[in-house]
Amino acid sequence: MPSIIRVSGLTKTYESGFTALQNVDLDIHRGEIFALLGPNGAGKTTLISIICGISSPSEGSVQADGFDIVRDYRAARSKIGLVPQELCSDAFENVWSAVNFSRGLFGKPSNPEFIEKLLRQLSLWDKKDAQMRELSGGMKRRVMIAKALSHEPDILFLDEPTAGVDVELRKDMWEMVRQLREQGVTIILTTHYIEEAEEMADRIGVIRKGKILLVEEKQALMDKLGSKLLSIRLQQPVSQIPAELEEFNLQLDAEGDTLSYRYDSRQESDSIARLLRKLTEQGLEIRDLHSSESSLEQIFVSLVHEKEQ
Ligand SMILES: Nc1ncnc2c1ncn2[C@@H]1O[C@H](COP(=O)(O)OP(=O)(O)OP(=O)(O)O)[C@@H](O)[C@H]1O
Repeated sequence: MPSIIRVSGLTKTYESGFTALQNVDLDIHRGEIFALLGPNGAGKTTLISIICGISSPSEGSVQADGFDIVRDYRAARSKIGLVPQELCSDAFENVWSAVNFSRGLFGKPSNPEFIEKLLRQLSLWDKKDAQMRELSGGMKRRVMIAKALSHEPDILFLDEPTAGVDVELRKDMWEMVRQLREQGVTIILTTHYIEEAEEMADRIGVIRKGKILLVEEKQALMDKLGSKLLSIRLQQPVSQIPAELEEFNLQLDAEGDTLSYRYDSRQESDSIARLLRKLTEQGLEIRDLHSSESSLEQIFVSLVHEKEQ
């Protein structure tokens, strides 16, 4: 598949001497939704800032739609829209001028029809005359997206687009991103929400400590990440796991009263029912059951652990 962004050997060392990116290679395919996942401080924003020309690379290069982001800065930048993590805007400016002004910054001639279409698509048309300070957080976020799209870029970066956004709005946001993709926009988003990556992304990249750990098709990665943990609290502690339960690969906690069973929630299976039956057969009475999904953080820890071994 042809690349729209090509990052080669990218290293960023801040003035403080801290190296936030180390020799990063990454290709983003034209027309895809790419999710960049990583714990806090992994280097996601640094990477996006360099690609968007806000911060300069120490080594390496980035091409955006064939334009080098340093040598052909203007051409490269005109291809890109960025929705930053922090919402920043003039509180007294109204929606229409904020979006129109952003378009002007890229030297694009004014195009009221296009801005109207954009605001309608983002359900902001009835707020076009409202000042930014009058909008809810979710609306402000949509204005940021409208600003980022105002110069008709082919590539859209969304840095934590749904952080602190309620479930309903998050779903709207996903729908909107899908529509943009259908219109041919390539989308790169960073997120901490596994559900978001799962719902949206075609491919996923995992970054940690400034290094790309892996880039995979979503399905392949989700198969790895999709484990759930069932904690079974027993009425009476046991000193060891009965051999009859070996197939379940259970863990027993230090107190001997909680068994943990890790299972793949994606695979249709009757393994939980079998496990519970076997526990009863072994005379182990259950006091409480609790099921939890592995958090992204846990998944990263295990991924990183795997990679470091
Ligand atoms: N201007 C700067 N000077 C020095 N160090 C910086 C600077 N900006 C970022 N860093 C450091 O670089 C590392 C990567 O930061 P970055 O903001 O890229 O991470 P992130 O993956 O976006 O994190 P988060 O998920 O918290 O937004 C962090 O350790 C951060 O402290």
